[in-house]
Amino acid sequence: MTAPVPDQRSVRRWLSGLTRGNRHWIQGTVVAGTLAGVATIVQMGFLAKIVHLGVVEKEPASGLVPLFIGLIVAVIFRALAQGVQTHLAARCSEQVRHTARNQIHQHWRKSGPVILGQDSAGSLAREWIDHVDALHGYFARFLPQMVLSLIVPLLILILVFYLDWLAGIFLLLSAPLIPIFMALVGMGAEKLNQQHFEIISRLSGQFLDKVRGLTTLQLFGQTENAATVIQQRSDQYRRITLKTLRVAFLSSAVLEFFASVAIAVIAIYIGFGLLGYISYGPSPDLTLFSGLLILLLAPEFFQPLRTLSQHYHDRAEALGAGAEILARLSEESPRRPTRAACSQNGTQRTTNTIKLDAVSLAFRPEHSVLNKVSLDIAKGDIVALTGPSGGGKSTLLHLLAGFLVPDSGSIRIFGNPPGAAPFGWLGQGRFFVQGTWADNLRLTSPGVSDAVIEQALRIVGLGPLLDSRNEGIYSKVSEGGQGLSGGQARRLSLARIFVADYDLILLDEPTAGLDRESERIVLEALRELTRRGKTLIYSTHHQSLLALAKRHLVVRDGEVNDV
Ligand SMILES: Nc1ncnc2c1ncn2[C@@H]1O[C@H](COP(=O)(O)OP(=O)(O)OP(=O)(O)O)[C@@H](O)[C@H]1O
Repeated sequence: MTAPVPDQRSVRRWLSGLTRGNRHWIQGTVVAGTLAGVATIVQMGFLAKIVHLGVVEKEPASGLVPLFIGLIVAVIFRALAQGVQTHLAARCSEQVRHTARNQIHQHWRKSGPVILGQDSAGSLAREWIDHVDALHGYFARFLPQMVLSLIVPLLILILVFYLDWLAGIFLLLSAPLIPIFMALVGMGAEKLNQQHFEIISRLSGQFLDKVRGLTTLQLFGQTENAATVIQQRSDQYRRITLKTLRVAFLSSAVLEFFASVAIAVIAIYIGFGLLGYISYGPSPDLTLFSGLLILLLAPEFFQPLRTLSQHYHDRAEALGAGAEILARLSEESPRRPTRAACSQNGTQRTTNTIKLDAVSLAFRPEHSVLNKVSLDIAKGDIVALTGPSGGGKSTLLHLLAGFLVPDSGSIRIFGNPPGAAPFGWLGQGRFFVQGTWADNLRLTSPGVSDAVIEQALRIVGLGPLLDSRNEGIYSKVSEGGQGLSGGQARRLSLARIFVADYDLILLDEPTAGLDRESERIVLEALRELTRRGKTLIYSTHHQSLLALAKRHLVVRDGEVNDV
């Protein structure tokens, strides 16, 4: 991750933004939670009344029936309200995570594959899945609970004051201590959680990279070293996890201690009050009903605060994950035009030229890869980019694709900004998803028929292989292209271009690393594209591909010149 980790205030602002967008879900959760709280109070009221009437007033069982019915109704109502509360909280969290994933998705789209390629796949996957999921507890539990831990205790406090103001004062005095201690402990938890997310991101990235490079590591005898590094990182992760847990347990212990002391004090007061040992204030008026109700309500008074403390780590977790997500979202990314934006603005125009006007790009200030390059490429042209390794061929292709934006100058692809209209792309790396050949071709052209897929596979010379496989176009291919030779994998990627049928096709070293036979087949496939009138721009060092091109451009020392 290249952007610095944002400060806590920015993270809180970002979380508030997400809250604002889903306020109605949170409000619904709070209303349901308040109703559950009221049902609890009513339930305790019925219980105290039943005991009072049964024990003190010696009321016959038949006289208690309406109270028992009331008690059962209150219990059922409470359960229903809690069910609704859980449901609304889950919906809220779902919406928030959907919004956060949308923001990340938009950012990834804007960044493009070149910039995104600087981060490991493991880190990106964690960002998308775990960091966003870490927001769940904050929105589903902590936020509603924060409001509920004010409302419900307040309702109980009012009732206790009405029943016995002295007991009310005991509760009132003990309540504020809890949030104060929790806040103190929570401050430490936030920092720890942030470190926790940083470490797990790094660990995931390194682990995935090491697994991917296992063969290379083995060949160079470096597996031991790699294992040691992973072990060290895992140990670091273990230590930070235990530290986080320690803080979480500490906050719970603090809360439990104060709650228990406060309840014990009230119990002693009520016990002595009922026995007639206290003659001060409202104590002589205590009845079994009021005393028992206060005793039953005392734990319920602390319960919302206890629940809040249990969820306090949700907040710390969300702040930690939020900081990582926000760091990603604040990364500068090239302002690449989206297709939708271009067509909505009505700016989609058509010309017959690809035009570069004084285009410059430097990855490092002291070294321009392209320096004020101006160039016209006509529609239907076949252009080979040559030049020394590191000359800037791939960079030029990335600019034409819109994966990178120039530092200065402008690029127009048939009248539109790069990336505004779809194009065919074959990069140096291959990209497959776990599935069938057809899945991989439908990835870039959803909805194409089996016949079109089969035809494309035959054009790229995969016909004999297709015939030899029982499953045909539904033969399996793994993420790494296992089950196919290097040449076959490259041709399978090339088949996407035939299925998609776009006017502009950009290829980065399409025959690199291929044997003669595969090279011949790819060349033949490209020739077929030229016959169809496509505009082909490709980088190559291979003579046969150079021979296919109508135009040769040498990319060297920041310049692009015709040969
Ligand atoms: N993402 C990047 N960040 C920093 N520097 C980069 C990046 N991509 C390319 N470069 C640098 O830009 C220069 C041009 O690289 P580019 O990949 O375009 O060369 P090329 O002509 O395609 O080379 P080759 O023929 O070896 O593929 C190189 O010096 C390279 O190190």
